[in-house]
Amino acid sequence: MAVFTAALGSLQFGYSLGVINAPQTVIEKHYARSLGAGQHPSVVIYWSLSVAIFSIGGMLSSFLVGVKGMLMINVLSVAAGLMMGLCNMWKPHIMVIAGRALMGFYCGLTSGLVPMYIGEIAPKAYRGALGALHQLAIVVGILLSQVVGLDFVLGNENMWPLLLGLSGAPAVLQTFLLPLCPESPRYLYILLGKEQEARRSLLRLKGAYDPTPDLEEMKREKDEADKEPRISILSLICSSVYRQQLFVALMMHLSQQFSGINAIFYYSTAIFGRAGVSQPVYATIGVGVINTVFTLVSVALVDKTGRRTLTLVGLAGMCCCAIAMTVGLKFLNDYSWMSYVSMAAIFLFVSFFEIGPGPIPWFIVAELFSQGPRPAAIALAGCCNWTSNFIIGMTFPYIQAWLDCYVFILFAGLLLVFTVFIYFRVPETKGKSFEEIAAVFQKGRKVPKDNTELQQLKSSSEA
Ligand SMILES: OC[C@H]1O[C@](O)(CO)[C@@H](O)[C@@H]1O
Repeated sequence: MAVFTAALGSLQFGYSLGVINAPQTVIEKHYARSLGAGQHPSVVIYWSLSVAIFSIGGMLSSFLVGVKGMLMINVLSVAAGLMMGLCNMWKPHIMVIAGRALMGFYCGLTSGLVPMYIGEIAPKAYRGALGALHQLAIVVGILLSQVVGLDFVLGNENMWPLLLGLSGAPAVLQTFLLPLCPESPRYLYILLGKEQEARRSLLRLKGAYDPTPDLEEMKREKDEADKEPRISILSLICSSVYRQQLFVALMMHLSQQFSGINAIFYYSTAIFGRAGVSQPVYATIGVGVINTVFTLVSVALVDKTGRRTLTLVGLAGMCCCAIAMTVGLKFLNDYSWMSYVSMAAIFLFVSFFEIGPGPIPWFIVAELFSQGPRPAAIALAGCCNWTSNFIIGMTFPYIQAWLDCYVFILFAGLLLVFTVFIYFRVPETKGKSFEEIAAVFQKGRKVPKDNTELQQLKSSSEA
């Protein structure tokens, strides 16, 4: 129940990502009416802002992960939902832009807090499966928004404010459920030093069992953490102690976004249209379904097959699909069956994405770092994800105009680079304790005898 409750935050993230696509024409018309005739150029600007401001909110807030908890931030989501739902009470374009900005801000925080909380409460053997539920909730949110965004459901003249406003609804449910969920035992013990409360929390999470081994492991981590208290973002960037882990974490997130997945998501309807599909909206919903099914496959496999293998298979598979998509687009006019090649390549591209490169980056960052630097690492990785997502969203139409049918060759090249990087630099974290994972990275690194750098980190974060 704790994981379900937390993942309600991720559901809103996915819903907000997807909801803005279907009702574009209807909302643009509405903006034009409320702005008055003759103001059409500003409609385009207000529309682009309504889409993009969401990522800007996320980029800003991802730095603040750890400052406030999941319960407190729900107020942002409810306020954002109300602003969008009631946008006709004042200037709709301003209300929608403000609501999307606030919702982006909320989602930037959830995209860090949810994997962090799940990673901390999950038993070692299920950490991957439970961690992947964050992505599962995102993709269910996207699918839901695609379905309710159809014009005969809510994506029409009268109902679109409700369509946007509903994005805040899960926050209301989460507000009622969160007080029933146990606090993270690691947070209670390692950061707050409350051993008894941590024990109670473990018992609530795992039922009647002997929590001593878990508490002992946490005690060892606490002893380490006392040497390396909560580390600020700046000291994490400057520190050589965590450089390797940080590099891996950022590359995992870059590979997720620069794989080109959102080029498919944001522009799939147009891409399908170009590939000759007569009802592109339904093909887009088909992508949403495949997306959800393969995230479920990842949930089932990730603790057996491992993070490294699934990420490698996923990225390499996406690379091949990007090449197939290029071939499909290039020869579309010569052979009509090439439209099927493009379609199949898009569906497979998304499937490969969701078995590894989609879900894994979110929770692997929590696995790669111990309690001290974890919030700062999650903040940096989240910001990297949101920023690269924003860059792709803004630049893809221009890159497409420039490279035409060769646009996916660019992503194939990037995917190859990421596959090679992960092959050489990312260790398997499946089934390992946080202590064991840290040890993998410390191996081969020269640790100064007097631990000077850790002492410096400690004093800088205390300051
Ligand atoms: O399912 C696809 C979606 O997943 C994300 O990568 C988040 O993990 C989004 O950026 C993308 O739209």
